[in-house]
Amino acid sequence: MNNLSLYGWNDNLFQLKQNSAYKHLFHGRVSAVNKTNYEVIAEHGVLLCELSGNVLYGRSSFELPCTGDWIIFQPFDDNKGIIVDILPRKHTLYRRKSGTVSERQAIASHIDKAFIVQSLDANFSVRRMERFMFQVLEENIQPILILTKSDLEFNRHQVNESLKHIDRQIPVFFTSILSPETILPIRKFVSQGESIVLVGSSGVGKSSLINALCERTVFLTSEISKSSGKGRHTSTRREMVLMDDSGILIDTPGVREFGLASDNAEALADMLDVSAFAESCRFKNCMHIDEPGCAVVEAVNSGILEPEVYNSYLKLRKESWHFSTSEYEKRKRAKSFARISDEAKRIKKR
Ligand SMILES: Nc1nc2c(ncn2[C@@H]2O[C@H](COP(=O)(O)OP(=O)(O)OP(=O)(O)O)[C@@H](O)[C@H]2O)c(=O)[nH]1
Ligand SMILES: [Zn+2]
Repeated sequence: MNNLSLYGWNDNLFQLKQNSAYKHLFHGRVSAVNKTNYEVIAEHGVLLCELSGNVLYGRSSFELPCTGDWIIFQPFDDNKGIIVDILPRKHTLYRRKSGTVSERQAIASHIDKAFIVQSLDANFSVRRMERFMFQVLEENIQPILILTKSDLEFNRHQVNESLKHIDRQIPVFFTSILSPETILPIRKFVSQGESIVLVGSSGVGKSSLINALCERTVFLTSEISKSSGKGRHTSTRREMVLMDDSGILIDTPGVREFGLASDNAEALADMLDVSAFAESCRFKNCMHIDEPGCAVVEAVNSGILEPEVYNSYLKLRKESWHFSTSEYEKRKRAKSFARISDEAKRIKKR
């Protein structure tokens, strides 16, 4: 028997379930997405589920279940089920689907906190962190920066300096799997029933961190999985584990690149601490790019705003603009399709 409240089940979700036509059936949480089925944690065990045609019908791929989703299923056989409904999502981490300009992909849903994991070797990149952070904040998920491998040589002063424009908005932890005392504060930072997603490049130590947080080996680290010859296989699975007396950890091993899937200029300016300059800019609708007299550009020129931070703002701004513009184009196209089909119906009636 699983106590689903440990997996985040709560009154809110119960209320959401009451709105479903399938409220009399069982519910569970998607713990892994495989190619042809979904692993679901339910009260009476772990099931492998498929989607009913009803759920599939009319949904875009980003609306299909992702890890962390709460679903309703009809059980059959011993450990199998059919997913008949998905409870409305909250706090979902999306990214741009790789190889597309404006398609979204859901990574994990019903998430409270995101551990943005980077290692203190060559992997450390404030710019990449900002990209993750922006996407996470967009869904009101709390970002937490975890800098791993602190046993290796690194310049702590330099690291802190490069984070100073965002360190009020994101807690930063330095960890090493060789020093348990660096792991403990993170575990204390999470409360029971909270869902945490881990994001970061391959090899930064996400699996090692999860093992350390759980004080047991729940995930194979890449060394082990490589020697078993199944490295590729393990890296495409997403998985969910419980920390004792604490929250739920969700790994995202397959997520190598992370394109923005949102657009919010104000939130971006806030995050990067350029909003004070943006507000004092006298131009309405200023893009703060090359408009003469722009307060943001002036702040860069006079050395108050760091060029790297400003560049990051420009880069992310441009990327999210690209994302939303083509979203809009697509909506426009969808509308004209609807119009054409309405017209076709009218013609048929005559
Ligand atoms: N020195 C040091 N090495 C570490 C630390 N944490 C992890 N490593 C090593 O870094 C390598 C990668 O660790 P993993 O935990 O597999 O990294 P991952 O982020 O899960 O990688 P993927 O599964 O590919 O996404 C392994 O060789 C670990 O032993 C640390 O704190 N210090
Ligand atoms: Zn401006």
